[in-house]
Parts: sequence; structure tokens; C-alpha cells
Amino acid sequence: MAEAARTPLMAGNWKMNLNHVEAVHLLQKLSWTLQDKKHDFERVEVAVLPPFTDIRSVQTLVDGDRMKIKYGAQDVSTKDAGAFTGEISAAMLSKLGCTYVLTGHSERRQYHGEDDALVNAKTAKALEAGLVPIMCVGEGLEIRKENGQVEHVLAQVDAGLAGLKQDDVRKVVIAYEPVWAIGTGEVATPEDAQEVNSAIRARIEETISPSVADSVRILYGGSVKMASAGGIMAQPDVDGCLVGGASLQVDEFAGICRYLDLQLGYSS
Ligand SMILES: O=C[C@H](O)COP(=O)(O)O
Repeated sequence: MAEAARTPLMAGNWKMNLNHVEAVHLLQKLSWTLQDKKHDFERVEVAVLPPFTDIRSVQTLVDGDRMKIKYGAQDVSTKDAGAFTGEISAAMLSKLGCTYVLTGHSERRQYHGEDDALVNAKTAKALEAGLVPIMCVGEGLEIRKENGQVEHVLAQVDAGLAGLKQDDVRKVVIAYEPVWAIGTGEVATPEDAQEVNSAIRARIEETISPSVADSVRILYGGSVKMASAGGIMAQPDVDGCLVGGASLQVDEFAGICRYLDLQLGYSS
């Protein structure tokens, strides 16, 4: 399939790190670093996904300083409101100016028993509130050893997108994250990422439409660093990175966002 004009997205998932004071420091430094390097946010979009308790502070800083960095949350409830202790609704996130929300991150699947049906419900709920879901899929090590990654991931994609309207699927960002490469230092090769990302795109072409498949952004995540981002991003079906550990280090994350400049040999 011909490569469409999909704006790359670099999203930093802070996971359960940084209180709201630390969040403000990191975001300020990230913004200064990118501004200093004249980062073109239209060419490579940048987003951070802080813990819920940081979002109001992040919003205030982004609005006050007119930052072009976008932000979002790491999870969302399937419920609108009511007696659901500990849950956060999509409308609450929307009110805080969030652009994105993760659904189905492997750590939610692993530690909170989230299954494909719940991921599908969260993805639909996010879209309903005007948020862009970043829906995560990926195989564990056992499946990879048996070479079952494509089949496994496509089943997650089918289930996660089930029942969504074409125009909604077009807005969804999908993140392929092989679970064995998350936080382990084991990076999938660029070819591994391309194999699965291209299979996801082909599946969307087959089950939804060629035009949606051409527009939908498919990220790669799993131990991405400044040094590996360029090779991964050179793959035609990789439209950005979902970055965990390295997004907590300003220079690393800024380097990942600037992968194009660094390839061109601009100063780091
Ligand atoms: O959401 C991010 C991914 O889980 C990747 O995390 P990582 O970059 O620390 O491996």
C-alpha cells in the first residue's frame, strides 16, 4: 500500500512515575529543549501521558505557556458517572483538555485483567467523548517464540475495534507493543515492528476500508530509545512510538521526537 501522509506521533507514557510537581518540571524542560531546537510540531507530533493526578497541572502549564505538546491519560472508565470508586470518566478527561487516552495497555491487561471486550468498550467510550484512543496490542514471549505474533495481534485488533464506525476507526491510534520488549531493554528489530504493523494495516484495509487503513496511525512501543527511534521510524508502516522509560529522560525523549533532525545530522 502506498504510504499516506500520516503525521508521526511520539507519545511518552509516564506510567506511575512523577508527582504533579515533578511532572511540571519535566514538561517545562521538554518544552524548552524542543523549542530551543526549533522542533516542528506539525511535522512530528509530541504528547505526554501522565498519571491522572498530574493532568490538571499539565493542562495549566500547556495552556499558560501555549505549548504545542499534547497530553492525555493512561486509562479511562467505560462508565459515564456514578458509584464506581476509583474510576475516571472520559468526560472528565475531555474537560481537562486531554487529546489522547491509552486503552488496553499490556500492563492494564496483565495486572488488572483487562480483556479485549473491555478494551473495546473503553475505546468506544473514549471516542464518544471526543478523545483519541491509543489502543495497545501486542504478544507475550511465548507467542513470539511460536511465531504466533501476527495472528495474536490481529485478533486483538479485530476485537478492540469491533462495532466502531468507519470514521471512528480512522481517528484511533493503534500501538503495537510486544510485551517481551517493554521495559526490558529488548527492542524488537525494525523489521519485527514492520511485520506486525503492516499486517495490522492490511487487516484494517480488509475489514474496514482501504482509505481508513491508509489514514490510521500505527505506533511501535517497547524499549524505544533515541538511538533506536530512527531505524524503527524508517519502516513504512510505523507512524510513531509509544515510549515508556525513555520518556522520563528529557534528552532521550526530545531526541526521539527529533529523530528526523538527528538523521539529517542537525545538532543534538
Ligand atoms: O507505553 C509504553 C510501553 O509500555 C513501552 O515502555 P518502555 O519504553 O519502558 O519499554
